[in-house]
Amino acid sequence: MYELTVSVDFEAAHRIVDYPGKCDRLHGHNWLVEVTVAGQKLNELGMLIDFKELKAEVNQVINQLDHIYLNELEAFQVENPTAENIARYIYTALRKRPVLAQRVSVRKVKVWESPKSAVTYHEDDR
Ligand SMILES: Nc1nc2c(c(=O)[nH]1)N=C([C@H](O)[C@H](O)COP(=O)(O)OP(=O)(O)OP(=O)(O)O)CN2
Ligand SMILES: [Zn+2]
Repeated sequence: MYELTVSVDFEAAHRIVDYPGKCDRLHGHNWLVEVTVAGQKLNELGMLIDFKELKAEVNQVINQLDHIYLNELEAFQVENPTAENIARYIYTALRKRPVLAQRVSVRKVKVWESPKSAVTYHEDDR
């Protein structure tokens, strides 16, 4: 089994509604997103999937978040755009992408809200 991880980043604003502190106020982060995919079969070049292709797929999802006020997105009308919910949003969106579904298994998404704070979302037992 091979596991590949790529990192992409985006900038976005949010507020944590009803948070008992400063995070209830509008503020922004430079979010770093790590996506891990897995698979067993390498192509004729010896690659599970080209990092370049994987990053392009991830960026298709991240572009929907970049320079956005996240609370305005439909996905975050009921739930707050916390790092937890953002990680699950990205994971779910990646799982729906045909190119990835055919070639690899999306294993986990890690969202760094700051250099010191991160959340990992996955659905497997590993
Ligand atoms: N589990 C989570 N906790 C918090 C989240 C979150 O998404 N998941 N988000 C926040 C806020 O977005 C806040 O912006 C970040 O809070 P915090 O790290 O406490 O604040 P700072 O970046 O200013 O870091 P300092 O260590 O206080 O300098 C809060 N919690
Ligand atoms: Zn925040």
